[in-house]
Amino acid sequence: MSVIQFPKDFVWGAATASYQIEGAWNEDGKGLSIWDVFSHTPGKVVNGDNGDIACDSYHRYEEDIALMKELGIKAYRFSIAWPRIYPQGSGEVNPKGLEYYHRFVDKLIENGIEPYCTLYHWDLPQALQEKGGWNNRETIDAYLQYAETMFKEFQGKIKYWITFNEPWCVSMLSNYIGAHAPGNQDLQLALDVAHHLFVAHGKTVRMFRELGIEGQIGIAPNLYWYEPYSNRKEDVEAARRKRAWYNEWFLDPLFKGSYPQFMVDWYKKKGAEVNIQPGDMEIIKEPIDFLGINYYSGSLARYKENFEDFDCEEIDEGYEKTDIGWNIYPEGLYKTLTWLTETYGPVPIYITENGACYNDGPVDGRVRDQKRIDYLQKHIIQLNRCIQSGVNLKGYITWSFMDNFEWAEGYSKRFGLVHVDYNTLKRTPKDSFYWYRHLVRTNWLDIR
Ligand SMILES: N=NNCCOCCOc1ccc(-c2cn(C[C@@H]3NC[C@@H](O)[C@H]3O)nn2)cc1
Repeated sequence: MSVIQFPKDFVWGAATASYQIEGAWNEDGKGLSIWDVFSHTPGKVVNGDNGDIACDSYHRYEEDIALMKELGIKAYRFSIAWPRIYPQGSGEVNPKGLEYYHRFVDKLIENGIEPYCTLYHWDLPQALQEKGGWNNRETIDAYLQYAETMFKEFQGKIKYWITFNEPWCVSMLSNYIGAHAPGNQDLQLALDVAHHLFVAHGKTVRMFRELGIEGQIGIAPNLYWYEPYSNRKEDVEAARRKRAWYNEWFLDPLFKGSYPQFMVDWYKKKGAEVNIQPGDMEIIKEPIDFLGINYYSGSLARYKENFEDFDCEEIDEGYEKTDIGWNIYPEGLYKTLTWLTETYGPVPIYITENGACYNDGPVDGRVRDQKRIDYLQKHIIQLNRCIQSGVNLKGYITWSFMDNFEWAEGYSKRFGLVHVDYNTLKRTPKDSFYWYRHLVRTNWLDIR
């Protein structure tokens, strides 16, 4: 047996997001979000599930925070539902929305839990979508108004802010692949959305600095690692394109103020290009305080002519998979973070999402989710490798604190340390909850 010790100030946390847990979809003046509309559209979500009730955390947050206290986490990452604050996306503020999040944040702080707040975790006000959504540059101004309101309203309470969760999901998954809201399937549109998110991000960081807001601000891309199937040049290039689809495209603008040229050229061959206005790239590269990294998986990548978007196929035989079908690839986390540090410098990093889908349920009142414990342990071991290799790693926030609405998969996929019975809304800490509590309390990992 060996022990892995983490730095004494290492931050252990857990994460959720507004649309996935809150419910109360039309309560207290909240406006519609694109996920209310998408999930109410037949055929979009498994079993026709939606977030109308979800975990009912809007009403049960005190119970949830008591469980977080028992878990012993020092950080809780959550998101604000923009349509609770600005039901029409901009204009008049909804006081009941602000009141809810003040009660919620005050309860976190009362329990010694640091709030890590994501401003945008996919639930765009529908009223803005009806004016073009993120494809419309004017949405940037609405986002800035929303962000400024939140910065001023929660000054001194919330000290860690994330502008956007997973820009790849907001742009590519939601506007090119079409699996998430609003469900478009247009590469040019996806590139425009990604660019507008970046401009909104950069302007928000600049505003955060100009307002002199106390705290730190960052962004949380989702990154994947692809290894070439062989050392053949075509496989190496195919893996490079597949990684860049997720990684460089969403990191180069932040740190280099430019898009990766080889991918700009690749997209141009596909008939799509980025519409950059003068000054955009300078704004986008406004320095951030930290980078949130969401990492789940990766694969082997092999060249295949005219296959899908990148002449690249994933070869994932041999990888054990979770219940959502994603490869378990812990070394990919090490490769991703060391590559990121070598490429962009020692930017402070929090893992803002990492976790596994296993659908175990209670048997005799206990949820035996040993596979989730194994997944978490394998990935947390890699974090220690990263720290030993010079990665400026500040903390680990697991996805997710509790089972919740997993987007197009609905409630069929469970990522939580806490099991939620969606019929009774009963919360049951899983075996992984108690395993993670020991890790959080001792700050070390026993590897048996
Ligand atoms: N990639 N090629 N796909 C080809 C076809 O894909 C169809 C579906 O694709 C994807 C890709 C990625 C995801 C995903 C989900 N999470 C987990 C959430 N993270 C934020 C938090 O809210 C968690 O719930 N992270 N990523 C889902 C679906």
